[in-house]
Amino acid sequence: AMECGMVLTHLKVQPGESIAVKGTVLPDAKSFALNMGRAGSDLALHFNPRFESHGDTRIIICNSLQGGEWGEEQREPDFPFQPGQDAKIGISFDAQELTVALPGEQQLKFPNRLGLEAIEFFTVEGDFRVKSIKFK
Ligand SMILES: CCCO[C@@H]1O[C@H](CO)[C@@H](O[C@@H]2O[C@H](CO)[C@H](O)[C@H](OCc3cn(Cc4ccccc4)nn3)[C@H]2O)[C@H](O)[C@H]1NC(C)=O
Repeated sequence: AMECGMVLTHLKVQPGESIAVKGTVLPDAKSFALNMGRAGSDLALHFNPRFESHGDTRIIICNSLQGGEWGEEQREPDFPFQPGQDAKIGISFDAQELTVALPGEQQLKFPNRLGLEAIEFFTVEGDFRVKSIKFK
């Protein structure tokens, strides 16, 4: 898809390190996505909260993209986002899984299907305005 947000490349985020994204969900948000992996067509995690999109309402879709092919979706109905609200999203990973720390102490896990050893590529797309990104 056309990149219409922030694109970070040439990162080298290691297992056990984290990426903390702070920003604001747009007031008329329909959907946003955080994508991370090796490149645009090689994503260990496409993290896609849908407020109202693709026939889904208030659900987080997670998936992987390998060689441009989507894997099996993981659908999380526990939806901690509100349009217009600030949100902090933390990402870390190890050989087994990626962990997404969400508002309200909620945590979401997704298998590391690619066997990703470093996050080199990170994008934010859609109805989320990034205010800060911290690498720890
Ligand atoms: C019921 C039979 C069809 O299943 C549907 O198949 C669709 C096409 O694969 C699924 O939608 C896709 O799900 C993928 C994750 O599994 C991605 O979310 C696909 O979107 C990629 C994408 C990113 N962007 C950039 C972007 C992202 C967010 C906001 C604004 C722009 N534009 N398109 C999105 O088109 C959609 O989630 C899936 N629905 C179900 C219920 O399985």
